[in-house]
Amino acid sequence: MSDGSTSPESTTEIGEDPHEGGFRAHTAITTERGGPRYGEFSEQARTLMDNVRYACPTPELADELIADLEKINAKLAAVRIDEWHSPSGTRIDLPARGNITLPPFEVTEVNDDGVFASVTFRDFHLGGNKAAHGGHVAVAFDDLGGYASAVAIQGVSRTAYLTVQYRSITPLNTPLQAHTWAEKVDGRKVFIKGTLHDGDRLCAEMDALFIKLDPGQQ
Ligand SMILES: CCCCC/C=C\C/C=C\C/C=C\C/C=C\CCCC(=O)SCCNC(=O)CCNC(=O)[C@H](O)C(C)(C)COP(=O)(O)OP(=O)(O)OC[C@H]1O[C@@H](n2cnc3c(N)ncnc32)[C@H](O)[C@@H]1OP(=O)(O)O
Repeated sequence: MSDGSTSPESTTEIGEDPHEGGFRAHTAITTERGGPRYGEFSEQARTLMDNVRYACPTPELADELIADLEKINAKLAAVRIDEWHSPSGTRIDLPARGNITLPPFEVTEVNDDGVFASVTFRDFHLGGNKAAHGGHVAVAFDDLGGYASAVAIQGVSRTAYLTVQYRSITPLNTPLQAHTWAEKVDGRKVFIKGTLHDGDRLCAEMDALFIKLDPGQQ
């Protein structure tokens, strides 16, 4: 029986746009990859995760669901491509650039004060007692911090450290206000700060260092 998965080796590589290093110097920005309904597709995937998090299927239903998911995974495995060309992560018109592994956020403003976004943690981001898992809060800060770093240096950087102070409970299914900004740029070092608020209430703060990648750096 197939497990419906595929190894990275079986992912189709598209041999154009060679890149240097671990990240590309220019992040692709697209609004069309995956088609006009890619956003709805991503949302269905998130809803699947939400439901799986709370579902308690009967053994019979689990049998049925496994068969259904095997079919879906086989369809998806057939259209896997390399990371640089997949819609996920590059669809700037969609929440979290169409990347379902990130807590969905919508960037509301980018200006000299940094990046402002609305982030909504979902049921599948549950840590406990209706609150978001701290690791997911850090994921949101990492991505939005990386965004603020990219804006500050107009280039690609990688996280060297990231510290989160959890100040109060981060609720699920509530639009929260995230703000990330570059406090200081010192050579290749980009010092990033961030806050996450539920209205007036501070949920978490971030302190991070991003390092600008040298040309060709992995
Ligand atoms: C174009 C405009 C914007 C448009 C935006 C449009 C769309 C948005 C597109 C993209 C952006 C959006 C989002 C970003 C997306 C994702 C963000 C997530 C990023 C990640 O999720 S990324 C994965 C996790 N991350 C790693 O996987 C890193 C593993 N690691 C390494 O790859 C190396 O470790 C590295 C490269 C970090 C450094 O290595 P290296 O060899 O290049 O540099 P080196 O070690 O020499 O350090 C240089 C100076 O930094 C100091 N330094 C270094 N590390 C330090 C530490 N920890 N603490 C204190 N100081 C430190 C040194 O002390 C020295 O300081 P000094 O120069 O003063 O001596």
